[in-house]
Amino acid sequence: MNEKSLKHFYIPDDQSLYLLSHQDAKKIKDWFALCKKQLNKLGYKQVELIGKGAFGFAFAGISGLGEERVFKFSKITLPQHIQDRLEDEAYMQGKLVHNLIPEVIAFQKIKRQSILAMARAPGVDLEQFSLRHGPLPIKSIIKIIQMLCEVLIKLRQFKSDGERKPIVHGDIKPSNLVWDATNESIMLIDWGSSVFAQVDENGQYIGSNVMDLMSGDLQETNARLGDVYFIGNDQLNGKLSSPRFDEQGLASTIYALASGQSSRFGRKIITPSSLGLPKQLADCLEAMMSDDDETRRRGGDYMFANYQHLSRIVVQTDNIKEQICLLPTWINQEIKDIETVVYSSRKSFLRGQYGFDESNLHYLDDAQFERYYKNYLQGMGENEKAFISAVSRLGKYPVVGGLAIKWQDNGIYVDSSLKLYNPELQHSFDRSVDNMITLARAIPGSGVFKSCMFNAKNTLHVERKNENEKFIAQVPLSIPYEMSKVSIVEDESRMHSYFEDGEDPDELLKLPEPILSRIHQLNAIHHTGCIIFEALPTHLKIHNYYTLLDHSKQKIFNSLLQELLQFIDLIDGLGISGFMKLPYKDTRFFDFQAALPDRFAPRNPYQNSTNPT
Ligand SMILES: Nc1ncnc2c1ncn2[C@@H]1O[C@H](COP(=O)(O)OP(=O)(O)OP(=O)(O)O)[C@@H](O)[C@H]1O
Repeated sequence: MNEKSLKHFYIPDDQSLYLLSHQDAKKIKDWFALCKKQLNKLGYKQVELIGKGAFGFAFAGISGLGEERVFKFSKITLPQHIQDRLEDEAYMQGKLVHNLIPEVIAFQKIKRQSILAMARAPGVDLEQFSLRHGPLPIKSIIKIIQMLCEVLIKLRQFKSDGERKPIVHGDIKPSNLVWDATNESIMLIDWGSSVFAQVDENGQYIGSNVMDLMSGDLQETNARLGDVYFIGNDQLNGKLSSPRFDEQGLASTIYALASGQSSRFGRKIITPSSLGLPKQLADCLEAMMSDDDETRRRGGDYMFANYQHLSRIVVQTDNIKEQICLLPTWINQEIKDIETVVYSSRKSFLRGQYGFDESNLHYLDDAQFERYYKNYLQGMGENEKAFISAVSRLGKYPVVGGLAIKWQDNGIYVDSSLKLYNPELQHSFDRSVDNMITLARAIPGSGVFKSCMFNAKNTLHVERKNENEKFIAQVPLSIPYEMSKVSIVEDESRMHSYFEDGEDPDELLKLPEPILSRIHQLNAIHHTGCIIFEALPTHLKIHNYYTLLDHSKQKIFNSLLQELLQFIDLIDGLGISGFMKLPYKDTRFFDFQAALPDRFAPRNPYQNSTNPT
């Protein structure tokens, strides 16, 4: 890993608009306004932004006739050939007429801007739904499987000019399934990775004549990357495109939804067999996500042969267990609109011994790969990726706080402070915290991982023209802080320090002495919080969150916080430097555990009770 990539070590998965430079944020806001204006001009009402992905943004609006529409705009900052993909997407989606696929209304190019208009799928996407509700009940899981299998069969049977031409969606994942909870129905969206399959589910070249077979086209994959958190290894490793790719997407999606996770990586720790699913279904998912090619194929075949019978499984108890969260979580009774961003440090030990997988390189030109690369997942094993993905999921809730995990010989020691600003999300949030701990317990070795969750809306920004200039604030800056409900005088023995684990070897920015000395002085005052300085060539961001616990020290606390801002012009060099202080030490210990034990839904739910019939 070279120095350049280390400097960007902290890049969060999804740059919040609040973390962009003033100019970039303005550009995006102006562009949103322009899109809205254009859509209004075309007669669409109630235009709103509903989603953003790696390639662009999606707006919703209502036509003059009252039909709900979605408009996908490609990001004009992406290279032209990547933007052109929206046209391919419209072409593929337009070929499919099915009640579980939104109908394409039009594809338009206005100057460099491409727009795809389609019917709006009712409901919310399943990633959002999973964040609201946590692991889904078996009944919903079975519904989703059945509908997804139906769509995938339709794709396998697709014909053009009388010839079989199976289509691969290539990016099946929760956020690409819109769930209408009232009618318990899904729609499959985002056809940006779809292609005509090169081989069928049995590995036979598709309907090609001898000339096609001899041409180079069938030596090289036409597959697109899809989301690396969900696609199977064949797609990731550039095998010829096949309907089997979507079986992997199906299995990963179902697994993620049943476990309340945002990726497939944790499947060897939080196994499908541990989720309280009916055994038949759990076995099928285990097989579909197996490392062995033949087992995977058999699992997929079993799924397609049996999905219609799944609804016959009688489920009395559900898979969802109400349980106390493994870590203490604080719930703010009022909903507060905060935009959480997670910054993690000390990830190097998680990267451990795994080398960079060169086989991924043919996707270098892909926006999804960017995302993968920037998340620094490469070089990590599946379990470590699962853990990082679980920490990122915590940042999708309105939460502030911190997390320090130490792996030692006998198990893991966890200090945390997690405050959730929406009581309705508690169940889901608690299950995500549990998953994160379960995944951490399965990682061997010794090391430290730290993570800070802050509200990006409070980040302070200072800009400069170039790296040689000083950072000088153009407007008065101030670091905000909250006061705890009651004043708590500190207990020395439980005090957590900003300097607990020494300097972070992954952080490159050296802060000037006057700032460091203020942080040292703050450390002696009973409070919780974090401060992260992120120095970029033309932009300094100061991420922060603070809660003062010892109210008697308010005056000095406030002046230290504001004083340290006077020295930002002394900041020299680029990189990150962050400090986190938890309210106190309440270390939880968990021993190592390679995987969760098996847990299935009871086979015959009426076995031990009076038969209702
Ligand atoms: N037809 C639709 N009906 C309802 N919601 C939609 C529709 N199309 C897109 N969305 C919403 O917009 C979000 C982004 O759309 P989409 O996934 O197509 O974009 P993308 O840029 O390809 O995203 P990604 O990088 O996540 O694959 C979706 O997750 C969904 O919430």
